Amino acid sequence: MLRIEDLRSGYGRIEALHGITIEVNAGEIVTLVGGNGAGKTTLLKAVSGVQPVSGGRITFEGADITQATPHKRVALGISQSPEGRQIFGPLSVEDNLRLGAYRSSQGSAAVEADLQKIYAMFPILAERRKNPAGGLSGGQQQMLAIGRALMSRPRLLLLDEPSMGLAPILVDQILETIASLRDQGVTVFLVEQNAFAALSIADRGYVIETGEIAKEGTGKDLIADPAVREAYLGV
Ligand SMILES: Nc1ncnc2c1ncn2[C@@H]1O[C@H](COP(=O)(O)OP(=O)(O)OP(=O)(O)O)[C@@H](O)[C@H]1O
Repeated sequence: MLRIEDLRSGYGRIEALHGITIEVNAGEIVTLVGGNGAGKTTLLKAVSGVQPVSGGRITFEGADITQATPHKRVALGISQSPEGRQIFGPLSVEDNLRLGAYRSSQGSAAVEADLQKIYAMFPILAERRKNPAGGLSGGQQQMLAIGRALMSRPRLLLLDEPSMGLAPILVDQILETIASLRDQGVTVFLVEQNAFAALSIADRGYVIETGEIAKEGTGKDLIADPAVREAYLGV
């Protein structure tokens, strides 16, 4: 579904990704783990089109999207829930969700139906739908960020650190939600510092170290790998 080949990207003259090659197949959860500053966010942003690339290629369902605008990628079926959630605090919960469908070519009845699906998935968002999103707890804001991304009906969902800053019980809930999205047919490319939990729900995973892919394998294999365990799983 998504193929990233020899991708290079950076900031000014500093290269952050030194030739990344990754594949995400339809129906998979693929997890990318790595330390601080390894290049995870840069890679996800390159896939959603908000980070320029200096070399290599990104294809989505066979189409070359390396130079496509972010809104074109959304229209093709890619959506990102960004690091730090980036919700619009003064806007209501519902308006944040509606913004996810801002580029949608669906009619308003379809947007309403999608809203109801998100509310069924995250009932607390329905309860708070008229409230300013900035008043939600961290976990609720994360649900909102995922819900907003789902409002564009993505076939590929990019999630950057969805468990960041959440209590362990909420981390489990968010990861369960991600697994259920996969079961509903959404393909997921997941970036996480919370490596054990994220690899546990992954079909496959990659380890990124200073802008290069150091390892790849099934989620199970990576969890069992002694070097991965020592560096990322704290065991
Ligand atoms: N806006 C920026 N300007 C300059 N350098 C940047 C910028 N954003 C990231 N970098 C650098 O690019 C490299 C990769 O950063 P990136 O944020 O992609 O890593 P990451 O793996 O997502 O890290 P973290 O887990 O801390 O979010 C790092 O060396 C970082 O310092």
